[in-house]
Amino acid sequence: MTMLGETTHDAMALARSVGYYRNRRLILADVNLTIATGGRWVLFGPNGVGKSTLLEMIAMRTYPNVGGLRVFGDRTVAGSDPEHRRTRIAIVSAAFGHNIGSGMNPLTVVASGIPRGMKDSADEAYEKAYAMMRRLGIAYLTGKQWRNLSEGERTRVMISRALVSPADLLIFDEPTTGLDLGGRETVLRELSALASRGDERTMLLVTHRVEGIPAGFDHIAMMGRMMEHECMTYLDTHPCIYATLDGNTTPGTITFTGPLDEGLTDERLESMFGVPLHVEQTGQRWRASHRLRFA
Ligand SMILES: Nc1ncnc2c1ncn2[C@@H]1O[C@H](COP(=O)(O)OP(=O)(O)OP(=O)(O)O)[C@@H](O)[C@H]1O
Repeated sequence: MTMLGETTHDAMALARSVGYYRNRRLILADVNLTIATGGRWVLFGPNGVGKSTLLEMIAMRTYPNVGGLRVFGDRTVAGSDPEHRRTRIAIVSAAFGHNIGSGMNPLTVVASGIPRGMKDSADEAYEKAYAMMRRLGIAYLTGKQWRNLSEGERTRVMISRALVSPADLLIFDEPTTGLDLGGRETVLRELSALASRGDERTMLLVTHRVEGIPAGFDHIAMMGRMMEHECMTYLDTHPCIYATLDGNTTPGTITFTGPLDEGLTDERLESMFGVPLHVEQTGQRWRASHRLRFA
């Protein structure tokens, strides 16, 4: 099967010239991205550039206004994506956590990651859920109420839920935000172990900090702001969008895709964040700091 000249049979997600506006604001423009099935990808970029919006599209919670997006080989279509396609995607995000009932037992939250049709018995689902919680060091949360959990505990419950699920695509949206040092390292170690073992599931992690990239994630899609003249050219070819807007000619777009170590350079980070930065890899982890300039 081909779409706009690309083979799609091995692409988990394929975006071509995707544009998206909301409330008369252009948020994304000319987004092109191919994520191969089984890949370990980082979606990286500064605050507000549109990372979560793009994730929501890949997860079929929102849809492009222009361009095309295929997920699992099929074009996403507003209002008609069957639920079974969405259940092939597990999301770990603060927004997802807000949908969880405040009185829920974390063990039930984790067990709910196993779809009804796949449960041999409720007991078995709870056993699997408990085993995963033990692995992530949160078995002690069993029997508590969701409302009483800290941010870090909630994140680890959601990761456990994603890991017990049979989803083909695991999406981690800023999974270490709000975690203390111990919590962050536990989550990164778990994600790294997951990424490094021969799991065929596709993993996509969103972050705006290089320190939040777990070992084992080896490809990066970098997002930045489109230059005004590029945006005008894009709008010229999409007059239908132009008519709906009242400003913002610097929407987010994909600026680089490829291997992590090719993407993370001082120059790219500097142009992305607007300050002189030095990025380095120590062992399998990344670190960035301000590059001091002396006269
Ligand atoms: N309902 C809305 N109406 C208009 N603009 C919106 C709306 N929701 C989000 N936006 C804007 O869309 C842009 C992209 O937001 P998004 O949350 O996708 O960015 P992000 O890269 O994930 O940011 P962060 O790293 O801070 O989480 C932001 O400028 C945001 O203000």
